[in-house]
Amino acid sequence: MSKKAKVLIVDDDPLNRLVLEKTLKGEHDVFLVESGEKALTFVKTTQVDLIILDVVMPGIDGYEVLVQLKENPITQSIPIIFISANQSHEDESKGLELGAMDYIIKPFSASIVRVRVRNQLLIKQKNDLLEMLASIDGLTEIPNRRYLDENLSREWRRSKRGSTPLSVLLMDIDHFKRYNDCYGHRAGDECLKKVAQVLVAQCKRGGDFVARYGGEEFAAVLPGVNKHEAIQFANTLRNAVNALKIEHKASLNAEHITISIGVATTESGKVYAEQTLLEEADLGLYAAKDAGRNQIIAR
Ligand SMILES: Nc1nc2c(ncn2[C@@H]2O[C@H](COP(=O)(O)OP(=O)(O)OP(=O)(O)O)[C@@H](O)[C@H]2O)c(=O)[nH]1
Repeated sequence: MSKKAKVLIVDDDPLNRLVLEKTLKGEHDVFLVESGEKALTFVKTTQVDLIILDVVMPGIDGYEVLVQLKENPITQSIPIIFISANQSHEDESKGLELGAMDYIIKPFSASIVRVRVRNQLLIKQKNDLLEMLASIDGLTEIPNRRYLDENLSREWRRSKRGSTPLSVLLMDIDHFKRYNDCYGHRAGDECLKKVAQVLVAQCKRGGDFVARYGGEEFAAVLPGVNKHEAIQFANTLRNAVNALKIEHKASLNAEHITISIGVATTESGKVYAEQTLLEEADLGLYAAKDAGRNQIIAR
């Protein structure tokens, strides 16, 4: 059975709140707040799927709430339906131009509100699915480079704001060209899938993730992890790949598939720009290759 959607109703009029709640609560989980300020606080702690937002309220009005929600990457994709007694076309078009998905005029019909909410939730579900598919690598079914870039950027900003460490690992399968040449491209694909899955399986801490960086390269992003801990985790990943014991008789450094890892950490004392962090991990990776492969080198 699918989970109920969470709908937040923001209206300063208690009667409107009550009627909207009654209209929607059979189908959705409904939350009520009476001001724009409370709505902005609410969405910081609760993930909602849709907001019904009154336009005219004391304190910050609905338009301003919408602008603030759109500025925040965490809340910008929540669909917003304005609900207002303002009937002018100017008000309606202002709301829609600011990014609201729909505009309902008071007094409203309960059945129309129900259908409009349902429609917006369906669109949101489809958008979320598309977003997810666009972030997954087709071969290995783990996050792709696009996902990596977006999330690394967000984590880097978070780390800078909070002065917390952030580590990045770049990993590359050793002598993979020789593997393809020896076992064929299809076996190479299977090998990539197995390595990807075992790397992802090691990420047990919320916030950590592994993505396919391209070709036979993978990256791990570890928020809040210092250099020492990042090296330990890199060792866990290297050991996990070794433990797969995927035969690689053409390898020049082992009898099975191995990976080399470059580690870079931005932390107090050694703060890297976003792009430099990846470049440093890449330098570590090349040093690990030079040092004989199946190694970890931290910058
Ligand atoms: N099967 C398969 N091979 C891929 C894929 N993407 C990249 N490769 C192969 O990965 C190989 C990477 O080779 P190189 O960059 O020369 O490096 P390497 O052989 O791994 O050697 P070192 O990195 O120096 O240890 C190339 O032969 C690519 O064709 C893929 O999706 N599937």
